[in-house]
Formats: sequence, structure tokens, C-alpha cells
Amino acid sequence: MAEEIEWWDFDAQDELVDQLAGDIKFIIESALDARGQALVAFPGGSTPAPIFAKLAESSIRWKNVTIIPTDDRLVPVDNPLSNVAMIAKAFLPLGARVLPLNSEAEDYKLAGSAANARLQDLQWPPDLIWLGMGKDGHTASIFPGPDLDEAMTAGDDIRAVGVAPDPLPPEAPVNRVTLTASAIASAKTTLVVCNGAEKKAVLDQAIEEGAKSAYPIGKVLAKIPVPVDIYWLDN
Ligand SMILES: O=C(O)[C@H](O)[C@@H](O)[C@H](O)[C@H](O)COP(=O)(O)O
Repeated sequence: MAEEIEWWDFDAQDELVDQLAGDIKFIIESALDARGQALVAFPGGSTPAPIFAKLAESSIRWKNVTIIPTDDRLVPVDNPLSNVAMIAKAFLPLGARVLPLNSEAEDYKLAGSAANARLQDLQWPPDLIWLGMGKDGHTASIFPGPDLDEAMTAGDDIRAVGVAPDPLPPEAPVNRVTLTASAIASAKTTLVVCNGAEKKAVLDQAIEEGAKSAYPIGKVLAKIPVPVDIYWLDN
């Protein structure tokens, strides 16, 4: 169980967007003040788009900020499913350094190893890992399937692995590269952002069940040693 979990409930999307963009700005600026640079991981999916847009309006020293996806779908960057493309569109024009997890490798395991090798060059740990979650309880791209154990139990030196979700999620039915649970747990700050009663019910159950949960989000949160803030939009 994460040391402490705090829920922040919102009735309106613009309130969640404003609050979250402000909180992420604060985390990034604190890192810039302390170290002159910041490393953050942002999720894919549909939820982040308005938050990226709001955050991109912030006057931050973006040139000193490195952004990685928490996970990526193994598709070319010009494919609408690409997580890194969505991040890059919002933050590359501001001068941020946006690094992909995906690669040309056809073998998803090789793509995972390549991403892991690239992440070794970064100044770890991340200042922030912002997680999304699916209705099936996946988070980042830690999904039920043959690679769940590896993603959950890989050692601290393994930051990313390739994953073939089983079943493939209908909204993006492709293999993935994801940060491992230990990479996620190493972050200085962790946020979860989700919406709707269905995801709330899954998240409540996953938190209750902790490490034994069949939901990946429950297993991952159980490994996180710092307090976790959950931003939940009721819609
Ligand atoms: O690439 C991905 O699929 C994600 O990073 C994933 O973990 C996402 O955060 C959730 O599936 C929620 O997605 P939505 O925001 O679209 O509901």
C-alpha cells in the first residue's frame, strides 16, 4: 500500500485541469530550483490532452525539462495512437526535451530493451510520474497478460519493458513499452488521474486489495513508498 493515498474529487473538468496544471507546474519548478533540471513522465490516452494544453501555457523553463511517456504504443509516431507524439506536439515547441519509449523494433521485447537502455542515460529518479488508468485496471502499459510479472517484478535497474497485453485493449489494440513498477515506484512524486464512476469503483477495489489485486493499478500502488494523490473527475 502506498504510504498514504489522498483523493481530490472534481465536478468540473476545467477545475481539475486548472488544479492539476498548477500542481505539475509547482513540481517542475521545485525541481528546476533545486537542480536546474526536471524529469517527468506523462501518460497517454485521451484524458491528458486538455491538461497538456493548460500546462503548456505555463511559463516554465521548458528547455531544462525532460518529458518521457509512462508508456507507449508500438506504432509509428505519425499514428494517432502514439503517446509520445501527443506529448511532443504539446511540449516540443516550448523547447522541452521529449524522449520516446517506442522504436522501430518489430519485436516488442527488443523495443522494451532499447527503451530501457535509453532511459539509463537520464538523471533518475523522475521528479513526477503521472499515471492514467483504464477501466480494466491497467496503468501505464502494465496490463494483464504474459508480461505482467516481468513488468511488476523487474529489478530497480530495469526501467522499461515490452508488453503484449492479453486481451489487447480495444481502444488501442497494439503491443506496448512501459515503465516498470519499480521505475514508477522510484519517482519522487506520483499522481493518478482518472474519471467516471466505473474507474472509481475499480480504483477503490484495487486500493483495497493492494498487492494481491488482479488489477495492475492495485499492485503498482502497493509498491509506491511515497504518498499518492488521486485526481478524480466525476463524469
Ligand atoms: O497508452 C495508454 O494506453 C496509457 O498511457 C494508459 O495507461 C492510459 O493512461 C489509460 O488507458 C487511460 O486512458 P484514457 O485517458 O484514454 O482513459
